[in-house]
Order: sequence, then C-alpha cells, then structure tokens
Amino acid sequence: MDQTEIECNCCNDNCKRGSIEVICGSMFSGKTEELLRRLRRAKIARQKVEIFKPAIDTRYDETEVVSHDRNSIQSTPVDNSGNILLLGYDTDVVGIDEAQFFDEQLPNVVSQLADNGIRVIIAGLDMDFMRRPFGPMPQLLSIADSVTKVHAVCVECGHPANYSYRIVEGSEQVMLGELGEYRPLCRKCYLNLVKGEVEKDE
Ligand SMILES: Nc1ncnc2c1ncn2[C@@H]1O[C@H](COP(=O)(O)OP(=O)(O)O)[C@@H](O)[C@H]1O
Ligand SMILES: Cc1cn([C@H]2C[C@H](O)[C@@H](COP(=O)(O)O)O2)c(=O)[nH]c1=O
Ligand SMILES: [Zn+2]
Repeated sequence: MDQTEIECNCCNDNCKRGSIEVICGSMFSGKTEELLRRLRRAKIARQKVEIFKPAIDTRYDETEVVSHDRNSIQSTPVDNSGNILLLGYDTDVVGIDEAQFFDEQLPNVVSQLADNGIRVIIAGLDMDFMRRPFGPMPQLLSIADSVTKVHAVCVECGHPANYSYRIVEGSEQVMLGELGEYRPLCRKCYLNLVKGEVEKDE
C-alpha cells in the first residue's frame, strides 16, 4: 500500500469509497511526477483512469500531462471543472493536474466524484509567485482526505524550496512558464530577491 493511499479496514479490496488526494508545492517540486506515479500504479492495478488538465496549459503538449523531466501521460484538456464531472463519472480514478488554474467549482466537482466512489488525485501549485493562495487550492486542501506537500531544491542555496519566484516582468497571476520564467527558492533566498527588487525601485 502506498503511504499516501487511505488504508481500508473493512476489506482488503477496492471497496469504492472514494477519496480526495492533493499533491501541492512550488514549481519543480515533483507534483506532476508524483501524480503520474500514482496514476501509473492505478493502471497497473487495472483500474479505469481518466486524467484531466486545464485547456490553457499548453506548455509542453496540447493533450498530455508532461513533467519537467518530460515524463508524460495522455489526458483530456477541459476548459471548466463541470466537464470533469461529465467525463469522469464512469471511472475508478480521476487525475487532475495544474488544479490552480481551474474555476471555483472544482472542490464541489471533486467532492461529488469522491462521494460516488471515485479516487480523485489532484496536483497543483498551492501559492502563486507572490506567495498568495492560488485558485481553488485552499478549498481543495481543506476537503482532502490526504495532502502531500512536496519541495523543490532552492536554485540559490540548495535548501528545500517552497516558493516559485518569477524572474520576468508581469504582475498577472496567470503566466505560463518554466525555468526561463520562474525559479524555485527557499524562504531566505525568496525574501533576499524580493528585498533586492524593492531597493532597485527606490
Ligand atoms: N530546482 C529544482 N528542484 C527540484 N527538481 C528540479 C529542479 N529543477 C528541475 N527539476 C526537475 O523537475 C522535476 C520535477 O518536475 P515536475 O514533477 O514536473 O514538478 P512540478 O509539477 O512540481 O512542477 C524533478 O524530478 C527534477 O528533475
Ligand atoms: C508561480 C506561478 C506559476 N504559474 C504557472 C507557471 C506554470 O505554467 C504553472 C505551474 O506549473 P508546474 O507544473 O507547477 O511547474 O503555473 C502562474 O501562472 N502563476 C504563478 O504565479
Ligand atoms: Zn535558498
């Protein structure tokens, strides 16, 4: 049994109780890798798996969920969370990547799926580049049966990184990007760079 999977005491089988698992952290923390690992294991267990991502996330591929290491899995891009309810109803496991980009109905949608016996596994950024809670993530974290917080490596000092620092201009919350646009940083290095920005402006 996976450490993060909920152990069932009533039987050793899949008793279709449904659950919500959330994987969160900064950019490059391994959220997508962890999502892919759990989904692959479910497929090996011959479970029916459906994977969704927001249609706006076209960074590496239109339809695949792709990690920064270029591991991938086929997914269905959807432009709102209601489509996940329609398309994910008749399955054992639903995977959702980049959950921060979905609308505020996503917590309601995943609750309905889990209440109908589906295991829902969600990966998303908990904070944006200004360390503000991102999209529906706070609500998802509060209704989750299990939460896994993963960390990247701070590119400045090598300590665990909790934040995604934006290195390009732009104050909009949503801006797709990779290492050319964002850097994973620990608290100390994040604050140092923000302080440097303020001093530059003065
Ligand atoms: N600073 C970093 N810290 C950790 N992993 C990094 C870093 N830079 C690049 N990577 C790569 O990113 C991979 C994780 O990618 P991914 O699962 O797509 O992360 P996330 O979905 O959290 O952005 C790691 O396995 C590693 O190879
Ligand atoms: C911090 C931050 C990130 N984004 C974008 C950048 C990427 O396209 C995704 C995160 O992808 P990952 O799989 O977690 O690496 O989100 C954004 O739009 N706004 C932000 O503040
Ligand atoms: Zn650091």
